[in-house]
Amino acid sequence: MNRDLSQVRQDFLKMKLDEGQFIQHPVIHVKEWLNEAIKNNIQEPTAATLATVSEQNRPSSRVILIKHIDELSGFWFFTNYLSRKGKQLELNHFGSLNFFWPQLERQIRIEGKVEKLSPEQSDVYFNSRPKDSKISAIISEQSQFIKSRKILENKFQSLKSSNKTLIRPQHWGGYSLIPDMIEFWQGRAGRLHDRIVFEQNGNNWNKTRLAP
Ligand SMILES: Cc1cc2nc3c(=O)[nH]c(=O)nc-3n(C[C@H](O)[C@H](O)[C@H](O)COP(=O)(O)O)c2cc1C
Ligand code: PXP
Repeated sequence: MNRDLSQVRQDFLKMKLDEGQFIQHPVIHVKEWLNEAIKNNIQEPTAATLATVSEQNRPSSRVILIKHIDELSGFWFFTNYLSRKGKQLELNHFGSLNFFWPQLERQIRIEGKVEKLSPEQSDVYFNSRPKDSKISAIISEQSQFIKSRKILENKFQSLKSSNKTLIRPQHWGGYSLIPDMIEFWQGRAGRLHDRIVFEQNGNNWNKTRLAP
């Protein structure tokens, strides 16, 4: 069936944003919105789309899970440093994150510089992961071509049955995106949405409203 996508749409009616409700550091408001997403049982509430840029200035994006947020050290995620995103971040340290929680009709856009976490911070998170996830991180050369799924499964089973200690590979670890721009978006009726944006200005954050 060839569906007419041009008429697929939903109106956003649930909530609104006032400048006055954003009185704290914008990262604190991100944490509040994320907590509301968790309380509302939204699937994968910590998932965000991470965009990076290649050497040829081509953007690419993929979903990652945010594992820690604070005002000083930003938004943490974990991945393979030799992956496509890892290679892009090596050359261009800027990235963006996008959370979309459809059930709350909310989006948050975040931009900033991405830095590697320390090996100690990466160890702490790696060691907290379930055994199978550790094995996958060790055996998967993320973003490389593989001949078949069977090869991956054989590597997985072989390490699993070896009972070797599962140590974090040096090429697997955390990054932190340190924000300099955070936009809170709330869907409104008839596409007349609310957008409140924070931009960093030295030690302060300027708050403004953007047209939808
Ligand atoms: C819900 C969800 C969460 C994901 N979380 C992560 C993550 O935290 N880290 C990661 O490396 N890949 C994660 N992935 C896989 C990535 O989207 C992506 O396929 C992978 O990182 C390779 O991307 P790259 O080739 O651009 O480096 C996740 C995918 C989904 C759909
Ligand atoms: N690495 C990969 C390849 C993933 O797919 C995910 C989540 O889907 C993660 C890391 C991060 O999540 P977790 O550390 O909770 O497994």
